[in-house]
Amino acid sequence: MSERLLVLVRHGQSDWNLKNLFTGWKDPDLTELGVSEAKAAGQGLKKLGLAFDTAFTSDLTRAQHTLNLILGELGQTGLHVEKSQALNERDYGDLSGLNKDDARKKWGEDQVHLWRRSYDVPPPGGESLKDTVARALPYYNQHILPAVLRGERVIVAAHGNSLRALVMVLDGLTPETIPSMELATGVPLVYRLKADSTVESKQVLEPAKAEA
Ligand SMILES: O=C(O)[C@H](O)COP(=O)(O)O
Repeated sequence: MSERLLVLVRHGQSDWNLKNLFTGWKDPDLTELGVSEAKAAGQGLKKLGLAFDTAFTSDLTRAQHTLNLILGELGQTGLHVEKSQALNERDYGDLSGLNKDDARKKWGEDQVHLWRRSYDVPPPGGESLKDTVARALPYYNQHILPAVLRGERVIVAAHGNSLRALVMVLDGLTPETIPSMELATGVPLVYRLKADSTVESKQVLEPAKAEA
């Protein structure tokens, strides 16, 4: 029986995460901590005895770098990787590059929280989570899910909000319950799906210290 394995992992800490800047489609790389988070994710997956047949990531460096580091830990650097803009972070529009605390001072906690975590309030000039679902979910349905259902073991390295879009659907969250759903950097979510594409099991892989 196929195990229908789907691992979702948010990239490790990026330079702009460290600086507390809205990032969206901007393209900073990982920090040193981000690199060690990604390696620890790979080591955690290896400890579980997992390996992959297919990998997906976004068009952005921090997600691609995270995936490469994970595959390196697994001894799978030659794996074919599908890259798509559909898995990019939510576009933060005019907020991109602004400091999140400065934004709270300027527009207030509540407004900034709505932009960051509501389902359908887009930041100025950017995408709401609903908009992100509208481009990430078709990609999931057309490319990622068919691979999982064919029996390929699949890993997806992407972003806080593009993965929240997928987790919303997998976990059956609603516009009311999605705002409290947070994804930590470099923490893999290990799903096993049923043949009807619903979730059989979900394991959040606790962070472990990377070995040198
Ligand atoms: O794009 C960003 O700034 C982050 O990757 C996600 O930001 P958020 O947690 O503020 O949505």
